[in-house]
Amino acid sequence: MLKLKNVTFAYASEPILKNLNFSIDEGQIVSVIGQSGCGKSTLLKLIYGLLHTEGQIYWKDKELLGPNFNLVPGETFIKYLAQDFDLMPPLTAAENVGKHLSNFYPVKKKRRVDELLKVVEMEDLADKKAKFLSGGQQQRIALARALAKEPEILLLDEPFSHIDHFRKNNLRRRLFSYLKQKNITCLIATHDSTDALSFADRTFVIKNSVIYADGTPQELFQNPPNKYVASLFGDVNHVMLKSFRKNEKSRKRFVLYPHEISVVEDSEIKGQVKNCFFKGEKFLLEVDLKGESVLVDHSKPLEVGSHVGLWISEELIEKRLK
Ligand SMILES: Nc1ncnc2c1ncn2[C@@H]1O[C@H](COP(=O)(O)OP(=O)(O)OP(=O)(O)O)[C@@H](O)[C@H]1O
Repeated sequence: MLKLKNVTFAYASEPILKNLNFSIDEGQIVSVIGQSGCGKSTLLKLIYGLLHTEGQIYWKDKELLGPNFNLVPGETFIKYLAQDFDLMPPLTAAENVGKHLSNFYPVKKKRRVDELLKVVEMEDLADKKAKFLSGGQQQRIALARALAKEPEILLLDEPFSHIDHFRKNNLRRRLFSYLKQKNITCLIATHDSTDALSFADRTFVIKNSVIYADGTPQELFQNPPNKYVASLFGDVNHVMLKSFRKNEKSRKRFVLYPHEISVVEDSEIKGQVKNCFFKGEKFLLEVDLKGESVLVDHSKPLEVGSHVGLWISEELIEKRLK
């Protein structure tokens, strides 16, 4: 188990992270999300041992002591993949992956490097020098290198940020199933809602220097405690209750995702289409509802200026108001 006790950290006078206390089970994949600058990378650096904290960090029974106690920061059983990849430019992709592996058993080493190149789909570029690889290819090699010595804990900072959409999905599936298969504990700092939703067992939301929300991705997505959490997963509305309820006097607002609002023929809730955006498998409508803009998913395009009826379930309203 990875355990943090009273972990606080400040670069200057104001703490970036304040009094963090949490445990992560072995083999769990945890996504760390939050607005840019909230402290996601700082958290990973603290766990890796690049930054010093007065609090305690334990892996199993061992306390991880950080840079004030270790001449070379970083524990051997933890790998940290930073946002810069730190590859050796004159070495090939395969040489970079195997850089920290022993040369004592060359056949075994080659087998391991080949296995990792396959995980990141870089077999074809094994012999290309790192300096000639694209940003996304370098990122995949850095990922493979981080896995080479099979860490117990893997800390990933935006690991797919340079990788194109098509490859990213495939790579994510391979990587996360590899981590599960090897029971590697992983924390992944990400801006990408797919990482947070589809592949994590658990999600931490950081806000105001603390773990502001902690739950399974499903819990946080389906019952977002507020607009901040919901907005980390994509487009979201923060609508007035009275826009959706007849005779409602209160000025309460609640969170509503665009897919939770239906366009219907017969409704007392009427709005006017201000914009219609093509989103591939659907259209996103921007609807003016009593002077407020509301985003609504719809299967078909609608003309700008047309009037639409909207509907959401009363059950959902009740759930969100809780
Ligand atoms: N070396 C540093 N010295 C001083 N301040 C720093 C340093 N590194 C980061 N910060 C500040 O600490 C805060 C948290 O930074 P951090 O990189 O952890 O955020 P983040 O959530 O990972 O951001 P992003 O999503 O943009 O990568 C930011 O306000 C940043 O400006």
